[in-house]
Amino acid sequence: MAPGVPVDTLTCSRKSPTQKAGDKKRAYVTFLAGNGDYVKGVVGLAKGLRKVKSAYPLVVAMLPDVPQEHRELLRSQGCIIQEIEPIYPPENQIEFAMAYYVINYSKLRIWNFDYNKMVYLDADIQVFENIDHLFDTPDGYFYAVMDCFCEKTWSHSPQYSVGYCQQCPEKVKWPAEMGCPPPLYFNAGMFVFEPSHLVYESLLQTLVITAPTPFAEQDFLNMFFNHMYKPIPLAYNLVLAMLWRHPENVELEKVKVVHYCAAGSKPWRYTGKEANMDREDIKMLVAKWWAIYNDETLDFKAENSAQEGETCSRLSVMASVQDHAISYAPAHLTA
Ligand SMILES: O=c1ccn([C@@H]2O[C@H](COP(=O)(O)OP(=O)(O)O)[C@@H](O)[C@H]2O)c(=O)[nH]1
Ligand SMILES: OC[C@H]1O[C@H](O[C@@H]2[C@@H](O)[C@H](O)[C@@H](O)[C@H](O)[C@@H]2O)[C@H](O)[C@@H](O)[C@H]1O
Ligand SMILES: [Mn+2]
Repeated sequence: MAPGVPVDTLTCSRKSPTQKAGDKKRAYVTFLAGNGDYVKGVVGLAKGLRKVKSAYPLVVAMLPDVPQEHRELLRSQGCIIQEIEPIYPPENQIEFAMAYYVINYSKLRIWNFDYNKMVYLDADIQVFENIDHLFDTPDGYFYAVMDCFCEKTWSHSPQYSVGYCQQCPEKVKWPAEMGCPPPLYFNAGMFVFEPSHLVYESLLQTLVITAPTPFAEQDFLNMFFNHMYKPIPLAYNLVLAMLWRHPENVELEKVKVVHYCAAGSKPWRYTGKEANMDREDIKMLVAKWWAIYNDETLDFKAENSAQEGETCSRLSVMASVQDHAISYAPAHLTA
């Protein structure tokens, strides 16, 4: 099993049903860019957090290119919209592992948010069990789950070329002639952090003098927070490739958070045709995502009619963004 914070330090504490005014300001936060289909991921995440009765709201760090109807849809699902400006890396010739990763540096804006503690979740993540206890972890650390280096997306890296992965450091040892093994490296799709204007300024100042690398802001965050990074169990961010790369490290029944980051695994685009996407566990996890997405009992219900008046009419909004794929799981998943 990969090293990490002993699980007993992440005990599940009973949280009050809602965050009280006096509470330290805590929230989940995700990131949304573009006018594409990631908005479905955010809707799914908002409904998933409601299903597990999280005590904290979901803030959406939103770039200007997100269309109005998507904003209204997310407000109607109880999300708190926080507008951000893009952040671009320094001029470079780098080839990112995925071309669109260039926009992911904009995630750094969340360090400037007015909260004491936040849990960041990618929009392609779903929370299947309450993880509010992560907000009670000791301050002063950056908590995240260790990533895996075995997918083709890592083919640019020395780890991949020698067949080394931190998930199984004994299987193929790091060659002594290549110096020290790489430091523990986290997946930046989920992390627990404390927003700070001071850290935010330092992040931006460091970014302008840091050459971009293939995993964009994920590489940058790993470098910047390396000194305070605390690995937490894989249950808090199952990077799907772990299912076929390191099945010995996965106890699927204990997984609380699933990260649909493997190629072809985004539930709202799922066809089952890409490599590994015809696995029974993948089909089950995608169907679980759709079950929450399609569950109307999980839609946000404003607490009183006054608020209801403010909430735009969901039906009209849904109609404006509705497309045929938005309202059902692919047939072969429901079989
Ligand atoms: O067109 C896009 C692409 C990405 N994202 C956001 O950026 C995050 C990181 O991208 P992605 O999850 O696709 O990266 P992966 O985890 O698959 O490498 C997504 O989860 C979204 O929150 C977005 O809003 N719109
Ligand atoms: O911008 C870089 C992105 O890098 C990460 O995704 C990768 C990483 O997990 C690889 O290890 C996998 O092989 C790959 O599939 C996956 O897409 C984060 O999930 C995402 O939020 C974002 O930071
Ligand atoms: Mn992701």
